[in-house]
Amino acid sequence: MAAPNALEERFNDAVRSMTSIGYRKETVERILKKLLTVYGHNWVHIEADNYTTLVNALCDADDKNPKEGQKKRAEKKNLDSDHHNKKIKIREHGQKPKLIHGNGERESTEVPRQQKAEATKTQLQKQSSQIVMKEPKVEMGLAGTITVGESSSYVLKSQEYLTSETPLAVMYPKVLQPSSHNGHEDAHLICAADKKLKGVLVAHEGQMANACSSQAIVSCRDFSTKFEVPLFSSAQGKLSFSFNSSLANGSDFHMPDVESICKAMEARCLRTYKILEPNFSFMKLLDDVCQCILDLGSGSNEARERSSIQMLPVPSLQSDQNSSSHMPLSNLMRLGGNAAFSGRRLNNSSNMQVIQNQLPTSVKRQYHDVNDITKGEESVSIPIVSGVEDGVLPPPFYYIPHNTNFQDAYVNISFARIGDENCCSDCFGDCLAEPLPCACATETGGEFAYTRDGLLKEEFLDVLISMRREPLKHPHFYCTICPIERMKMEVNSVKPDACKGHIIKKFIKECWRKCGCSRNCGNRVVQRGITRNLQVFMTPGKKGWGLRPSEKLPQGAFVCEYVGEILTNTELYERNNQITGKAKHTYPVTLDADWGTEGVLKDEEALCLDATFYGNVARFINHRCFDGNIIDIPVEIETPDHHYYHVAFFTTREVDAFEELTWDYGIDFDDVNHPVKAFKCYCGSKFCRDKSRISRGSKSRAMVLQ
Ligand SMILES: C[S@@+](CC[C@H](N)C(=O)[O-])C[C@H]1O[C@@H](n2cnc3c(N)ncnc32)[C@H](O)[C@@H]1O
Repeated sequence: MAAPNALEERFNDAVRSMTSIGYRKETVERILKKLLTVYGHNWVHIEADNYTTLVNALCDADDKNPKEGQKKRAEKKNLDSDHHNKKIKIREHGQKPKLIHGNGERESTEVPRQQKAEATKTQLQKQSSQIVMKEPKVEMGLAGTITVGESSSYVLKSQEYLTSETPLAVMYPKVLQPSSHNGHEDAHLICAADKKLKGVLVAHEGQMANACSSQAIVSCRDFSTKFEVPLFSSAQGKLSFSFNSSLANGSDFHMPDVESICKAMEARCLRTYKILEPNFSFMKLLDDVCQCILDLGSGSNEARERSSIQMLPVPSLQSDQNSSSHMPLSNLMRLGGNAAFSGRRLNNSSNMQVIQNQLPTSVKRQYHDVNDITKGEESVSIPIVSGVEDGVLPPPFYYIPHNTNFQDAYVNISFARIGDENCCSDCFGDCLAEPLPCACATETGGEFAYTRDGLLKEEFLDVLISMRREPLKHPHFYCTICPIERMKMEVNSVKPDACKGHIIKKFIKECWRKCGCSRNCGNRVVQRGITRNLQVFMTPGKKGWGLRPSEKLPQGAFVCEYVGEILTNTELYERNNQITGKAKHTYPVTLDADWGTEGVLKDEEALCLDATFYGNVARFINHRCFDGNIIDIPVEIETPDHHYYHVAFFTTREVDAFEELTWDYGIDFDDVNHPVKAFKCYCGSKFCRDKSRISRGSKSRAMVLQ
């Protein structure tokens, strides 16, 4: 127990602290005594955090007794009349940030309790503060000083607060003065972090945008504190975020540096979107934002970069998805319509050179590089041939070499989900070279699916081909509630049919990062990406663009993966409803190979791939009923969870160079509500299932399937 005089000292200290910020001695003493009784004379609690408990109790007393509050303010006004409006100036070690009291009123009834408490706390933390009484009306003197009206309490001279160590200060300004802004190119993103908040005071510092580590902090009477965070500065312009948040009020809050923000954002993006390009950078994203703002804002195509690349212009993604798959080059030129498109033909006349620096970024992205449609994303270049000389190009899309989650799909890629039975952590080198198959061969019946030459084993291939061509000979499962039928009902309000059955497919399982083997292990084929020479070409018939190899391919050769956005079935149905009516070609593939192993699938587990907007070369592969020369095979790589898997194409037989690659989409030409939309089939197969085609004069070719 402390000595009585020590307790008295503590009592007096507390009273002095409160009176120094304007509370009346008697009120403080009365409230303090009450608190001591309530807390059993626990001084630690009362003194904690600069008397926060006491300040709160004082504020409570004001709230409960507004009359007393008014009286007190009136008394205070009289008391202050000699000094005629005061400012409280708090200095920290000489030349440091100032808090300036408005007109001598300690607090306004409009100021929320929490804010008052925080303000008081902030003041009390400045132990060596100096209190100076000054004029009631603070004006915008120096650039960056916030103007505060008569009812304001404190002013933060924000120019002096531009260090990362600066504690948060709170003000209650009345008059908002947009500050002078010396960077007219600056782009400001207003990001309302706390939607409840509004009426923000703008405090913009001229120098702020130049210094990425600095920030201005102000707050206003609606509980909020506004942060101006200069994030990015380049020749394109400067970018700063500003946001308001009541959550950040308080001395515990400090503004993190920009590097930390970027790192945290990158981690958050990875968590949210699951799969990110390895070189994703938040800074680069901001740079793109600047560029977009410039492009959109200026509407001009002024030169910004000096390099040149070979590209052909294509119409906008939006317009072209809705129209034809190809368009004469002359039209494309007209769409461009100005100097930006005034390219010239190259010597080989199949290319056109445009100067990249003449194009706004938004337009540049929609171009195809005719020499390599992958734009360097694959380890081989895949040119666009034939059709180009006639001035036609495939519709625009973004080339991606790996699947990417669109939004709601549940794709959980984590090492924790890969158990010992799903990887071979004890292996080393090439698993195919080992005398005994490892755990990764279990999925394929204890034998690896690949040969030492990197081809699919014939026996394995035969089973899969048979599943496709003679489905009735293989087991099916029938969903109690089929996700496809459920969607028909929910999105299209169509009466659901009974599940039509899904064949139970065989998976290939490849070794992956939790395995001990090397990157060159023979059980890693699909994950190494495209290695064969391929071309995108205009088919001679009515199918549009197609894909073909420019080299002979042996049977069982991996060609490419079907890459697109990972969508839930609902998302696909909704997307189809928006675009299908207008789109000539569609690009979805259902990931239903394992729908039978669980009961009723949740929407986020019933997935598909859509390559309409983002995809790879597989989006060009056309359908052929029954006897396509490639086949789609499900491949497990990063997750044993078969809701999500890779769709890989392997040759069903030897394929000649320049022979079109085709696979059987498994399409039901009678099911008009299926997410994979039927079309008039021009596959040319004698086994074509499209009855409309048969009625178009090919009835003699009997359907052999189903
Ligand atoms: C995945 S895309 C294939 C690439 C498409 N040909 C293109 O030009 O972009 C599928 C679309 O191509 C067309 N298609 C594919 N195979 C076809 C066939 N056998 N007969 C007619 N059209 C076909 C259909 O319009 C279908 O919706």
